[in-house]
Amino acid sequence: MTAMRIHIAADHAGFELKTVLVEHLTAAGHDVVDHGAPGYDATDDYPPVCFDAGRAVVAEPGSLGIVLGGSGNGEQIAANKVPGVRAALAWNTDTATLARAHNDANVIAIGARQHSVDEAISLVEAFLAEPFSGDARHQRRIDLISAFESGR
Ligand SMILES: O=C(CO)[C@H](O)[C@H](O)COP(=O)(O)O
Repeated sequence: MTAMRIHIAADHAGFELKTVLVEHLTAAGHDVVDHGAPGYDATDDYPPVCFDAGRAVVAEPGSLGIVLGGSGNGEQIAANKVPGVRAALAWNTDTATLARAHNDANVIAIGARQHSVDEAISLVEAFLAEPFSGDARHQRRIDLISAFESGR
């Protein structure tokens, strides 16, 4: 396992899972930065913490991000508003792996209310373990997305 820099964020719905993942990933030797929420607050909002984690990933090329919520949908949407973020909602190990292999996703979104803790850990591990394939057709598509993002 290659130790990685990982930026993680969650709202109240993902808070418990975030706590477990921070502990699990740190124990596995990863360098984990927790962007909040700092504590459980049933009324908190996911966008700011997802923006923070996404910005941190873009600022540190090679790092990866994890955003957690109830469904993961809003967290993915919010993270994807940060230029340079490619956030993928993973809902099984195939979608987690393909997010890296085909999309070079740098952020994984997971719905904590959709999975057991063990399933969520498997999604994260599959995501972290998979490299981008580098295949020309995938790179071409990623480049088209980047060009659109930069208004080119
Ligand atoms: O998954 C999410 C966004 O996509 C949120 O975690 C979810 O909407 C929070 O719901 P509630 O405020 O009812 O606990």
